[in-house]
Amino acid sequence: MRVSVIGCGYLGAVHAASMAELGHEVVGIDVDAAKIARLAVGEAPFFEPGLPELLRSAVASGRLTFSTDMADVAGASVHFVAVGTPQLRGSFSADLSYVDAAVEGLLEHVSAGDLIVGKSTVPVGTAERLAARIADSGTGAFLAWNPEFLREGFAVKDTISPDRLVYGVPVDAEAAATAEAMLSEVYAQALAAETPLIVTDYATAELVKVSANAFLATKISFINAMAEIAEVTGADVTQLADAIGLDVRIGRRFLGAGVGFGGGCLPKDIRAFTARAEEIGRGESVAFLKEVDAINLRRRQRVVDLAVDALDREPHGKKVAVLGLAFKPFSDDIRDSPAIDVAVRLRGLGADVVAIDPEAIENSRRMHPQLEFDDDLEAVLSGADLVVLVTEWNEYRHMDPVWAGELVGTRKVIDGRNCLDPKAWRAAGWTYQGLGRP
Ligand SMILES: NC(=O)C1=CN([C@@H]2O[C@H](COP(=O)(O)OP(=O)(O)OC[C@H]3O[C@@H](n4cnc5c(N)ncnc54)[C@H](O)[C@@H]3O)[C@@H](O)[C@H]2O)C=CC1
Ligand SMILES: O=C(O)[C@H]1O[C@H](OP(=O)(O)OP(=O)(O)OC[C@H]2O[C@@H](n3ccc(=O)[nH]c3=O)[C@H](O)[C@@H]2O)[C@H](O)[C@@H](O)[C@@H]1O
Repeated sequence: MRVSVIGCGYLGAVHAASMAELGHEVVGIDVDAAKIARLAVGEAPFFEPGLPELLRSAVASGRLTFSTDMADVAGASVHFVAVGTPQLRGSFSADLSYVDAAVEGLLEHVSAGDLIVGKSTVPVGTAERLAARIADSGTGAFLAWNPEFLREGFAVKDTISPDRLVYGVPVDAEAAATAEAMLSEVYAQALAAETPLIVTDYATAELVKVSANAFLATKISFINAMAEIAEVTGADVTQLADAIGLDVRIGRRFLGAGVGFGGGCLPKDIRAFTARAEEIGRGESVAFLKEVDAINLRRRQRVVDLAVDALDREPHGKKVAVLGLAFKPFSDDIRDSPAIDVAVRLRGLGADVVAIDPEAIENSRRMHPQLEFDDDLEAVLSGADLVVLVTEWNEYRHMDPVWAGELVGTRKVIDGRNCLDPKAWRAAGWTYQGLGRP
C-alpha cells in the first residue's frame, strides 16, 4: 500500500519506518527541513533503539522517502497525521494548530477515496470537527482516528507488534467499512498475528487514548501518594508495591515510586483531558487528574528537598552529581523531564550541578545552557558532595558503590528511582536515601 506520514517526530518517524518495514511504500513529510535531511539519508534524528537499522534498510530499499513538500503525498491513499499536540503556553489545553495545519495541507493534495488517519493524541471532539472540514473540502477524502500507544524506548516493537489496534471510523456504514478495510490492509501483519482490534466511533477512539494515559499517570501518582504516607510512617513503598502488585487485579507494573512521570505525553495529556472535560461541562468527572498532576510535581520538589537536607541545608557551591536527564531510560527525550527539573532547581539554589546522561546531553545542553554536563561518569562523580540518581539507566543502576565511593567527596546518594540496592550502598559506606523508603 502507498501511505504518507505527516509529522516525523518521535511517533511519525517510527511509524513511517515501521510501515516501510511491513512492505508499504511510504513518504514521510515534516516542516523541519533539518530533520527531513537526516531521515532522507536513513539517519535517525533522535535516539530510539532499533530505529536506525530500520531507517537505513527502508531508505536503501527505496520504499521509504522523506520530503518537506506536502505535494509528495500524491499517490498515497492512506495519510497518517502524526504531528505534535503540545500543551498550549499558559493553559492546560492541547495546541491543535499543527493538526489543523497538517489536515489543511493534506486537503490540497489528496484524491477522492483517500483516507486521512489521525494518530496524534487529541481532545475528544477533534475528529468530528476535522471530519466535517474534510467533507466540506469537496476532495472526497474521509477520516479515521487510529490512536497510538507506543512507548519511547520500545517504539519499533510497539509499532510492528502492538498490543491492540483501535480504529475510530465514520458513522456512515459504507465509509466505516471502507476505512476499516483500508486500515486493516495497512496493519495486515499485526492482524494476522491476532492483535486484538477494536473498531469504534471517533469519540471512543480519541477517549481510549487519553484515558489510557490518564490511567497510567494515576497508577504512578497512586504509588507516589503511598510513598508520601510511607515517608512519615517509616513504611517501605517498594515492598508495599511488591505486595499489592501480586494481586493480579492490581499488577506490579507502573507502581514504580520515585521522582514521578514526565515526557512529551503523560503530563500534557492529563492536563489536556482536564481542560477538555471542563469545556464539555464534565470537569468534575476528571477533577482527580489535577491531584494526580499535583502529587507528581510534589515528588520533584521532594527530591530537591532531600538533596538540600543532605547538603546540610547549604547547597551553595556544593558539587551535586545528577545521574540522568532523559524523562526515562532508552530515550533522549527531555520534554517535561523530572530529572531536568531537579537539576535546574538545584542549580537555581546555587549548587554546582554536573549532569550526565548516555543519550540526552545534547538536547539538554540546547534547552538548558545554564547547566554543566559531562559524559564521563568518573569525572561527574569525582569530588561530589552528593549523588542524585534521577533516570534509571542501566549504567547507573548497576554502578558499583565501592568504586563510586572512592571517587566522591562525600558518600551520600539520593535514589530518585528506587533502583539501587540500599543494603549494598550502605555496606559500602554510603548514606542512602530512597523515596518512600525508610
Ligand atoms: N512520543 C510518543 O511516544 C507518542 C506520541 N503520541 C502523540 O503523537 C503526536 C506527536 O508526538 P511526537 O512525535 O512525540 O512529537 P514530536 O514533536 O516529536 O513530532 C512532531 C513533528 O511534527 C512536525 N510538524 C509540525 N507541524 C507540521 C506540519 N504542519 N506538517 C508536517 N509536520 C509538522 C514537527 O516538525 C515534528 O517533527 C502527539 O499528539 C503525541 O501526543 C502518541 C503516542 C506516543
Ligand atoms: O502517549 C504517549 O506518548 C505514550 O505515553 C507513555 O509512554 P512514554 O511516555 O514513552 O513512557 P512511559 O514508559 O509510559 O513512562 C512515562 C513516565 O512515567 C515514569 N514512570 C513509569 C512507570 C513507573 O512505574 N513509574 C514512573 O515514574 C517514567 O519514568 C516516565 O517518566 C505510555 O506508556 C504509552 O502507552 C503512550 O503511547
